[in-house]
Amino acid sequence: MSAPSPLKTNENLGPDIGQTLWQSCVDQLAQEMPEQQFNTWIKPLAAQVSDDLAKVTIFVANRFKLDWVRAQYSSRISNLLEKLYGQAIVLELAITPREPAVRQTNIQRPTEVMVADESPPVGEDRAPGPPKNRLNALLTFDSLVEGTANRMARAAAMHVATMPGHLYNPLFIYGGVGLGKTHLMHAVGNKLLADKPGSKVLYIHAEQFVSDVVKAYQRKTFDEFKERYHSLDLLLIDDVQFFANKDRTQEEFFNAFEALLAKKSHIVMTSDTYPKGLADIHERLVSRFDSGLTVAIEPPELEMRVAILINKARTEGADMPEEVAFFVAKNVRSNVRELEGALRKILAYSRFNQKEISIQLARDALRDLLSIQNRQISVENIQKTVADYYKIKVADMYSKKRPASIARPRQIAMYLAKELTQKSLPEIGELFGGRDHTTVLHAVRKIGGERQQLTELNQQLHVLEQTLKG
Ligand SMILES: Nc1ncnc2c1ncn2[C@@H]1O[C@H](COP(=O)(O)OP(=O)(O)OP(=O)(O)O)[C@@H](O)[C@H]1O
Repeated sequence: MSAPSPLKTNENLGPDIGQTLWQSCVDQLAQEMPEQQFNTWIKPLAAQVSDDLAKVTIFVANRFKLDWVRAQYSSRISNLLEKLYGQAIVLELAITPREPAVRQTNIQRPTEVMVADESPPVGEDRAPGPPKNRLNALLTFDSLVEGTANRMARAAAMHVATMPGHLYNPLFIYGGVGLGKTHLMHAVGNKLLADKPGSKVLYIHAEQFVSDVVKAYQRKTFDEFKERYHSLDLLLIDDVQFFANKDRTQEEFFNAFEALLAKKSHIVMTSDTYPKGLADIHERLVSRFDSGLTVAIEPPELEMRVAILINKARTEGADMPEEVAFFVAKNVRSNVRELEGALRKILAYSRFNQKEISIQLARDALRDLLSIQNRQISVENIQKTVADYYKIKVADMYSKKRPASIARPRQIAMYLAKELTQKSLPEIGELFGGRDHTTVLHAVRKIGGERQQLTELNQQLHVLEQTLKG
């Protein structure tokens, strides 16, 4: 058996080739996955690679995480590693040993050692002191730029932070990735704590809530679980779409929800879609989600993007001229996270080359990004490509005609618009002749479902996607 190279975390990359390739795999996943998912599940992983690169063992903190990583990510990781290593590999998952493996050599590690998970559930610290509220102190109302895209959501959130337990309970905030939903939630928590320091506040990602339910179930500690959640003044729960298909979690969340509302505690939730658009969540929960105030955060408009860039640059101690901010904002349109990424590149480029920030410098720093941006897919392009492919008129995309020969390509185009652009369901409906967002949602679900079953449809969609991506 070949000797394993030492165990390292992702943040501590060693010089050996196995670890370098593992790091490439992690970097690739960082590009492909939503940041929060990546940070929760992939970033903490450590890997051990045999010298012949034939076997990779990934270490995961506990049993629950191991099951989750195996179910959700192992085949993706193993495919990626095979591509990178250029050969078949055996991927194993194991629970991180208690003794730091870095100090061991030639460890003969039994895979998936059954070690009871001893990580404390949320809010339950090992060290004495106040329980963690998991708030990021930097995400405040002050650091959140206001614009048309988030005005309603911000006003509602401010109201909740000022007078929790009154209006807008629950507050349900939805929108696409990287638009500031999480930021707004933290802002509510931070403001409440600043105004009333004794308040019991908890920010939690929905996946962590799922994990807490599983722990309570395994350890038979539901009383503690209830005590912890039901006693909060403010519960901030992020990405509730992750509750899909998790019946026990949904039941526990329903109980927590009822208990908190009964004692006038406030609940703020975020999701990637509005309550009725959530898939595989019990109806009674969906109707409760919608029973307070539901607000959308839209992609930021140009002026807001400019203001965000200038503000963020200032926070980093740099001065970004307005004309440069306009140039970047015009070219990076999808979400604030991408805007932040672009800014980081520009600042690094400027420091590295010791040059002032100018349009030319921004153009150079963002060369790759701008060339991708130029190939961005628009709904109009999708409509035209799909109409050509199925030999119907582009005008039929907006018409009210219902024969299947027209309605089906139209549904396919709606599906692709949702998959390949950042547009919301209502925006897509509008671009398809002012149709209701429920019509778009129906098309998205129908085509998405049929794609899994019908090889021919899947093939056609594949061709269309390739054509559109260029
Ligand atoms: N209006 C804004 N002003 C300043 N910064 C913003 C604004 N909107 C978003 N951001 C910043 O953009 C980044 C992404 O925002 P955030 O994580 O809140 O997005 P999100 O909507 O929760 O996305 P996801 O669904 O992917 O988690 C964060 O660093 C956040 O601080």
